[in-house]
Amino acid sequence: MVKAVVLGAAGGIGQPLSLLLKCNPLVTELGLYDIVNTPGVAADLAHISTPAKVEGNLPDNDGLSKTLKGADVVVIPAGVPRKPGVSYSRDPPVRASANMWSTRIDDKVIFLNLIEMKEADMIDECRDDLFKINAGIVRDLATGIATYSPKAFVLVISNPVNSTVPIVAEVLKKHGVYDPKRLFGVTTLDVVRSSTFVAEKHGNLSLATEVVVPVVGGHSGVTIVPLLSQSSHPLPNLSTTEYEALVKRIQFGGDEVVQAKGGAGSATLSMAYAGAEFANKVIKAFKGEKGLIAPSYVSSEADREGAALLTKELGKEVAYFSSNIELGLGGIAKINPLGKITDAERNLIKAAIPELEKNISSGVTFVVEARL
Ligand SMILES: NC(=O)C1=CN([C@@H]2O[C@H](COP(=O)(O)OP(=O)(O)OC[C@H]3O[C@@H](n4cnc5c(N)ncnc54)[C@H](O)[C@@H]3O)[C@@H](O)[C@H]2O)C=CC1
Ligand SMILES: O=C([O-])CC(=O)C(=O)O
Repeated sequence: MVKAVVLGAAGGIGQPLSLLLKCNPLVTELGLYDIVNTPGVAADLAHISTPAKVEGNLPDNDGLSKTLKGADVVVIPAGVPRKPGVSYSRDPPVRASANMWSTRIDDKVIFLNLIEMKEADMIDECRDDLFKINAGIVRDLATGIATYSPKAFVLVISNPVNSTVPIVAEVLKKHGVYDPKRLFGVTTLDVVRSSTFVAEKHGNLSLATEVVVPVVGGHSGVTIVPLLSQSSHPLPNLSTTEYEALVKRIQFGGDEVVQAKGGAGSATLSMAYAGAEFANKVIKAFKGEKGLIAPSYVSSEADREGAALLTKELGKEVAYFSSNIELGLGGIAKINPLGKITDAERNLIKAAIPELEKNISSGVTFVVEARL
């Protein structure tokens, strides 16, 4: 019996992710929570002829506690995605439109207004601009998890992942229920993109399901470090320019989607695929399957011994870092070291670390200053 929960289940990621979890034969119960539309999404999914029993709740009538009760895995794609120039105000809108979102922070409904901006502004927007809104959403949902499902495995998708994972950790710590082995930042989309782009470079997209490239660091821009030298399908004939272009495409793959969607949001379908793949691995591991390894952004506290080796490689301790994680019955069984990397990769990691440290500190400070 496995109960999977999606918080933010009515959103662009939430709906296809819920669909994929409903289709996962290991999932027997699916709890969906959002501030809008969850009963409809749940009713729709419930007609699919797979074993999972589906329930959808809204914030009223203790919806969050009902959804989280008995959860084994909680996936969080709740939050605002990158769009051209998002601003937010506490004034109710005169008229709701396609360009209007609402959210709930500190139990108040907040309306997010999309203001028109030039494409250049849109591309300049980085995930950290989502910080203030998403930090509040994730903090409140983490408080719910701490209260109603403190033993669940928590998979954080909401951006900026580099900061939202420390936020969840700090909230769980404040409630005395933090187990670093159970908290994961989902960086699988970077891995999925790497497999696809490397297969494309080989001129054979059917290789995409086989290509494995570890992606380490974090999940935004330069903190995303693909270790192409460790690819299962190496590309030895790439020129330096081609190599740099490929790294950049993986690091900024999110921009490609934001730009192509032209204001309608960021990656949702590929993210749902990636989130479902990672959730499936976590579920399989706690059901007893061995040998499951995947990159994920986790705390160094999850495996002190593994993290010590990683620290040696990085040249300093970084509190949260994505590297190949061995999954087990209790979540994170082992943090694997990076292994042999090239000088170019070492330089990418050097550039990633200061940015990561800044992002981690923003997350921790957000909770500590709030004095929950
Ligand atoms: N980790 C990753 O690789 C990726 C992360 N993302 C991030 O995922 C998040 C969601 O993206 P989309 O699904 O495209 O956004 P969306 O706007 O389509 O959906 C977000 C959902 O969250 C819900 N929500 C807002 N406040 C909530 C609250 N307090 N409790 C529960 N639900 C709440 C909204 O009602 C909405 O249904 C964004 O932060 C985005 O940046 C997106 C792509 C990749
Ligand atoms: O770029 C964004 O804002 C969404 C995201 O995290 C990604 O696509 O990797």
